[in-house]
Amino acid sequence: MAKTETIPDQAALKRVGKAVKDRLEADPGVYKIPTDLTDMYAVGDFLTGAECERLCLMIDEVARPSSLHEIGYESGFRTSYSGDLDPGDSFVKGISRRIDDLLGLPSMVGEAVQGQRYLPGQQFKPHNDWFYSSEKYWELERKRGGQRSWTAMAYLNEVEEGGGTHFTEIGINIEPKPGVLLVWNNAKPDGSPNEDTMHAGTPVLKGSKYIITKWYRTRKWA
Ligand SMILES: O=C(O)CCC(=O)C(=O)O
Ligand SMILES: [Fe+2]
Repeated sequence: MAKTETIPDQAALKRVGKAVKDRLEADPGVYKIPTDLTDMYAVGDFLTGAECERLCLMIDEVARPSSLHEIGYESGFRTSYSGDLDPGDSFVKGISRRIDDLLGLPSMVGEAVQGQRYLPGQQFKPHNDWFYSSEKYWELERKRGGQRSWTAMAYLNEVEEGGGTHFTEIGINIEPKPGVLLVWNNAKPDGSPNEDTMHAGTPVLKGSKYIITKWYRTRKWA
């Protein structure tokens, strides 16, 4: 008998991938990033200057050395500072809901909005946002919402030098521009994880870089 590998949440990822793509492509305010390797879109002026400034201040309040599932801060893999923004704060709630509405996703599948700050020399080395179901952390992530579908990330400030988001397989480097929201599908059209979404936050060379990120799951995030 042929061995059939099961890909966690594949049917849901396939469905959500298409639903969000169709919604974004029907939205005249959304720009499609030209690539065949994933569905990636940008919205200019998603956040106002005042909103960006307020979010930067909030990030300074919550930012701690970034953690990763399997690797510690000292590994140098992700050297930014980060932290979840208070999901009960009405300003954060409003921003979070606007991202949900853009994508057409229910808020319950969205993780808490995470803020992140990079200072000179800090970076996030190439990684995928989706989970490897062969890793130990998957046992936990499987139970708290399952695989990640879409990523939404907004740039909050002008970075003097460096700090782009480099999609290593697609071959594009997105320059941080305050107020711009970038979104992409972490799965392929068939619902399997997309290796081509590999990306890095390249080192900030001068100044600082502030972003918010919101990841979506296939099931209720808990
Ligand atoms: O800093 C960036 O540009 C990328 C951040 C990132 O990849 C993430 O937060 O998952
Ligand atoms: Fe990422």
